[in-house]
Amino acid sequence: MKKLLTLVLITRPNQVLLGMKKRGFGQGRWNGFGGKVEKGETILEAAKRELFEESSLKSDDLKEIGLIDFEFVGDPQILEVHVFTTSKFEGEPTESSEMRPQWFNVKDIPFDTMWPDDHLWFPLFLSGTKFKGYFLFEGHDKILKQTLDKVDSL
Ligand SMILES: CN1CCN(c2cc(NC3CC3)nc(N)n2)CC1
Repeated sequence: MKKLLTLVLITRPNQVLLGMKKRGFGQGRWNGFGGKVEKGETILEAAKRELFEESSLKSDDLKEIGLIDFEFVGDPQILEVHVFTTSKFEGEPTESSEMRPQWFNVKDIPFDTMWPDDHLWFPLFLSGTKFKGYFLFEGHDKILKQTLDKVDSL
């Protein structure tokens, strides 16, 4: 059983916009913006919606750059995360109930307070390389198995 989720990474020259997750899944970690895909919406529509809900930013230019499957030992639910990015957006990053946004220089990305998979695939996202990944987690901090491949199309 797969659960469809989205992740949006907003960039500007030499910087990435991350949000500190204030509650729920991933609380206490910096991440891009995203959430569940609801019935009746496309994955892209869900990505745009969650971006606006969590950061107040709008973009019609989201490009899918990654597809990651996450599995957790003992849990049959696989998370299928569709990763999008853009440097074309409108609005000012604004704190929401879910996220506290902050710009980070690419050389100072706070991987120590992000999901453990991020430092493995961020370099691909930052270099504009499309990728497919699989990570088997034990709990929320330990990666037991992983695959990460560059792809021409998702
Ligand atoms: C709303 N979604 C939740 C999942 N998510 C994840 C997950 C993730 N690792 C998985 C072990 C949890 N790593 C990043 N960077 N994002 C994107 C946003």
